[in-house]
Amino acid sequence: MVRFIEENTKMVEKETENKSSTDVITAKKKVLQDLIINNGGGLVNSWVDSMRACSPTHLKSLMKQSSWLTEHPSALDMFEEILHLSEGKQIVMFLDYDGTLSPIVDDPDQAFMSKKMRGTVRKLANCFPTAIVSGRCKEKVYNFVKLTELYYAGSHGMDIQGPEQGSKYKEDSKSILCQPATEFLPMIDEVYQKLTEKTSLTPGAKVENNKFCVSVHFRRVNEKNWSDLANQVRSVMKDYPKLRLTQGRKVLEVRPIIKWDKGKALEFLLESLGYGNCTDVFPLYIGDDRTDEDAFKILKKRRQGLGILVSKFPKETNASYSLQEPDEVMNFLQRLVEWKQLRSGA
Ligand SMILES: O=P(O)(O)OC[C@H]1O[C@H](O[C@H]2O[C@H](CO)[C@@H](O)[C@H](O)[C@H]2O)[C@H](O)[C@@H](O)[C@@H]1O
Repeated sequence: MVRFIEENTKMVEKETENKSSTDVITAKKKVLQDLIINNGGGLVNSWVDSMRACSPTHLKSLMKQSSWLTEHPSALDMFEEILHLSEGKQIVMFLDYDGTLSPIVDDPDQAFMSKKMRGTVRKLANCFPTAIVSGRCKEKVYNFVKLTELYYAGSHGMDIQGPEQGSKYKEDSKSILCQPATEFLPMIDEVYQKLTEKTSLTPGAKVENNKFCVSVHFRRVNEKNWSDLANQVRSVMKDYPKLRLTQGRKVLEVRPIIKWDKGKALEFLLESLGYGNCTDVFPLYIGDDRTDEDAFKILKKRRQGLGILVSKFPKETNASYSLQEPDEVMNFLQRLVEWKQLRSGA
């Protein structure tokens, strides 16, 4: 029990890293209270509650769509303003995959992007340096996207690679490679096996190996079994203090405790492209998930470019603008391409 409390306190410290000390103390107290009262059950409940709280039904009632849209207007409606903000700067595109380029579906293996979206992303990469930043492993996301001219940052940015066919924006782009969590590979494989075994009797549960991280899917599990599934995850995780959990859309993601996320991946890619200390760069990051918030935060901190959240419902976010669904993302990207082609007289 003592070890479990220590591990979860560490987890809270990680989760609240950039928050004020009062926030950290309050979060620690809450976990400790939950653990004492429920012998760990509180932590599980808070994951499950948080997952429920992110469901569209709950979100709808939480905030008024109209006031949210005032704070995070549609990137399509504000297209001219966005172009104005990027004036004289090099646009660099960062795109999340699931829920951004492909619609959310029940089976993660069937999350295909449309041919039209692929065509649009291809044209986009011809106009601006473009990277896909995903929680999935790089190989899997490449198999969906199938474009050799892109930068790929898989496993939440823990596996970054430059374009296979080289890039017109950077001569030695093929040599761009970053894998800050290689030492965790054996541990991730082991935890993947254990989670698969542990969850095998929960109908609908699916464990996905994303190379440097593992996803436990709740989407096809009956909501009344969510706590059981979260408990199974907790019982495996308690033996791995060097791993932590984050939460996505009906998914718990297991990953190394290293200080690396989609925000760090964005910074790494900007640096690799030669825009590290540059003021005339305009990174545009489009994503739908909690893990994309790390990238939105970095953009805010750098006061550079902007984040666009893909969501039909009001959500707490560090993004400046919004788009409702992948179809709107495609329209936005298409307009960027047309604008760029017009400017360069192509
Ligand atoms: O960073 P992302 O590219 O958004 O990856 C986050 C997770 O995406 C995938 O799961 C999500 O999409 C699935 C297919 O639409 C859906 O079934 C699931 O409920 C969503 O959470 C992917 O399968 C996960 O491994 C990623 O962690």
